[in-house]
Amino acid sequence: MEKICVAVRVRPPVAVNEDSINGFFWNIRDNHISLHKHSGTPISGVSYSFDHVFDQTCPNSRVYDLLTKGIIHAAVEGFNGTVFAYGQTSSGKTFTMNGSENDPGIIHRAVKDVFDMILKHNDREFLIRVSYMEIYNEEINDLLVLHSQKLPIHESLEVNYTPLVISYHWELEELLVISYFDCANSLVSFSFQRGVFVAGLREEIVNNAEQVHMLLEAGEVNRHFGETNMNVRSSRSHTIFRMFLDSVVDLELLVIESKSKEIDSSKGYSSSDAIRVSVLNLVDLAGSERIAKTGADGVRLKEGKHINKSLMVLGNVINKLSEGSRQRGHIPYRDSKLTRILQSALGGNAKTSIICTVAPEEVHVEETKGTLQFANRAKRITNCAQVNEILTDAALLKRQKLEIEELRQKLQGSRAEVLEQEVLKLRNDLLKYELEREKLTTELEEERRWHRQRDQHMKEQQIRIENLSNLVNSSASDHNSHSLKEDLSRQFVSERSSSSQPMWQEDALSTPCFTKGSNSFVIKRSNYSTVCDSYSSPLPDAFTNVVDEDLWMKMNKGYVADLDSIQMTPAVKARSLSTDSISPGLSKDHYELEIQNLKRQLELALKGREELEQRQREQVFLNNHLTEEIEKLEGEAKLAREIPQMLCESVATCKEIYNDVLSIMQRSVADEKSFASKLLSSMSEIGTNLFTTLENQCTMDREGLRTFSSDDTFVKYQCKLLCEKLNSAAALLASLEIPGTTEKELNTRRTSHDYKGLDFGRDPACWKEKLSNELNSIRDKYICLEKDVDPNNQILEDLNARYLDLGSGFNILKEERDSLFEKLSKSTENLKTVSEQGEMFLEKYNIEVQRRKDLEEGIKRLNAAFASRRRSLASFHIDFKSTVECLRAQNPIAIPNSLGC
Ligand SMILES: Nc1ncnc2c1ncn2[C@@H]1O[C@H](COP(=O)(O)OP(=O)(O)OP(=O)(O)O)[C@@H](O)[C@H]1O
Repeated sequence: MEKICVAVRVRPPVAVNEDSINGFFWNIRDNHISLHKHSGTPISGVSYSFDHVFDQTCPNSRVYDLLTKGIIHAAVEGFNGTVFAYGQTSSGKTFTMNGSENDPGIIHRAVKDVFDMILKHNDREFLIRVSYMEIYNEEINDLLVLHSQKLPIHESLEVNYTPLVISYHWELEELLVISYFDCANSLVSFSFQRGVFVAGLREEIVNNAEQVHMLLEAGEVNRHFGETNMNVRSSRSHTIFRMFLDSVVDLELLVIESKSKEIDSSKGYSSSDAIRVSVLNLVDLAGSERIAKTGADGVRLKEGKHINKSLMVLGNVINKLSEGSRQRGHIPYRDSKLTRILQSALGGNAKTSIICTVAPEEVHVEETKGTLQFANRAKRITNCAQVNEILTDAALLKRQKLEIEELRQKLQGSRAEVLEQEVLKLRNDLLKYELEREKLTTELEEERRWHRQRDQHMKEQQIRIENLSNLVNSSASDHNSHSLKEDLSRQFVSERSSSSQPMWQEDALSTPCFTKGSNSFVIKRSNYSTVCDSYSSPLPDAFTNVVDEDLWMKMNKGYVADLDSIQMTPAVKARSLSTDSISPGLSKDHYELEIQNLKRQLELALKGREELEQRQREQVFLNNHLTEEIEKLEGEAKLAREIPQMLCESVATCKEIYNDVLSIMQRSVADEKSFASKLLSSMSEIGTNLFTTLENQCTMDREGLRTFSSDDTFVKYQCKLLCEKLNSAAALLASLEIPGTTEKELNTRRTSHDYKGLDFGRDPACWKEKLSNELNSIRDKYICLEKDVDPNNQILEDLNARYLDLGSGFNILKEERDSLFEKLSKSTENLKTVSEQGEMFLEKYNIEVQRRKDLEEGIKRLNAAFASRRRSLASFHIDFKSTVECLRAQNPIAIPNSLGC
């Protein structure tokens, strides 16, 4: 199995419009390529490494040497090979495959090398055929035939090979089987055909590179090229050039058949018996293109669609193959002709190189990224290339006969030392088997001891887990025990942290697989020699001394494929142990019990968590309820806070009315020095003082600087005084004419907003009464307000107190909720730890059970092998004895009786 070789080639940039540059460039370092900003900062996630990354200065010769030469060499040796160029349009695929006059491309160099190399193979003669095809609009055209169209793909499971090659004599440079050409249409019927092939594709037999170049030139004429915005000579088809002895499929195919010229004495069959067949595909894919960039329409658009579709199928195949054999599933090779033809090159029997060409210009960054991702996936694909050798039945028979002869010679050799050595070797092997068996028995003992230790440790762990579970339960059921739980948790955590290891990794509990080599009882075989002195294991360093590798492998079939991965326990005193006694039954029960316990713990922990969650839900509900109440109270408190403001407004209104009344009264008094005038001015003064005081009080209340419970006797006194004075003034006024009051003024007053509801007529008695009523209503209003102040004040204070109570209650609940949350998250964490431990134990348990089974299986196999070896040894002894007897009878002098048989 070998990985596909993937390289990226960056072509030289073409002149770009400076405006289009906004800050990216591709940086190439060794075999890495990454995208950078112009400042030099790398763009994260856009960095790749491949087998090779070629920059713009790299010539085709270097690309060929590093990516193709090896494949050509292998093709001559009998391996299939494929090289293809992939990339967006105008990125340099055709330049890489075909090259230019000064710098020939891969195809030309490959053709030259094939002929150079086969000339060096003096012991073989070669027949080389070439074909050249293209896949245009998902149809296969033969480029070596003028009007060839739509060749079909066939598939054959049979190998049908006629000895055509024998008829072709390389040295004479002539084709002896003329019928080869006579049957051009049914060529495939007598050449090697297996798998997928293009039926009716012309294959030209060629003798030298020049002939191939001429054919290539002829093929180029037939190839589809077209002009697009991106490339003046854009390939509109995928081309496959092949060199081969096979009548199969693709575009650039080179088939090399070789056969031995002389009988291979070591193999025992002649050149005509075995034929190597290899196929070399050199592929120039059409480039993926964005219609917006190429400006394709009409025919070009149709071509572009076919190209993109088949490249998409190729991408899908690469994706699937890169997923690895397990997840891979169906590979959609059949979705396009290209992938069908290249099937063996993609994950099959071929050595493959992919050259991904990219354009360095910033406008192509997205396409380049796509190509690099394709390349990145392709490098994960593995192929399985084998020499394609066809053997005739006669050759097979000869080879088998030769082998039988060799064996017979070995057995019937006349030299007694050989036999003696063989016997000694067998005895030695027997001894080593015995040792090996004892060692395995010792390992088993050790294993059992280790299991006992682990059982003990698991018990301890179980107790710890129970503690943990109790903690989880108690946290759910008893809030007040929180601190106790924390103490225990701390204790638990400190126990764990003091061991500075996860619980499942503690020494006594660890399985050998998890423990580091240095501290472990178990080490890898490859490391064993470095420590075997201290453990004095009976296991020898090299298994070849114990038993031949084949047998060892057979014994271990299905057990441990990789000898290096076998893990061994150190030896203790060797003691035989019957296989019957190897039973994991006891500890299995124990483990099951333990798992049951763990499951129970888990259930309890889950239950605890549910309870905690239920409590949390209740708390949340309570919280919401409280929040609603608080909101209501806040509304009420807001209303209460508005009362002082309302009072202020009432006082202001009263003051205005009062001032108006006074001014009317003053105007009605003609003599400023009269008693009435004096009375009015003193009333005015007192009233102003009173209202000012009231206003101040209200303002202070509104600002929250005074509570309504403070002493307001003075206000009340002033209010009373004012009322009395107003009454007397009103009485006085009632007896007087009001001069200067016109009818108009009276009407104005009547309609005035401030005197709404008052009827000021010309009748002084009525006027007095109305004034008095007004005053009384003002007074009543004030008294009412005064009365309201105290209860409002009380309500406000109550509300404040309630508000504060609720606030503190809310805080307590909040704290409680937080602590519940904390507990919940802790218990969830604990639960997680418990379940992780459970899973870990289960996993370890399964590994151990498997390991035990494997060990038992191994011992059984070893016993069986040992028994069979013993039987064969016994029979060999008998044979050997009879042979020696026979020999002695034939030649009693030459063979002394010293073998002790
Ligand atoms: N490494 C290179 N050195 C010099 N010139 C190059 C290189 N690669 C490509 N070019 C030039 O860039 C142009 C486009 O290259 P080419 O035709 O090989 O691209 P392409 O990928 O085959 O395009 P399409 O898919 O459209 O056929 C050509 O003029 C070619 O000569």
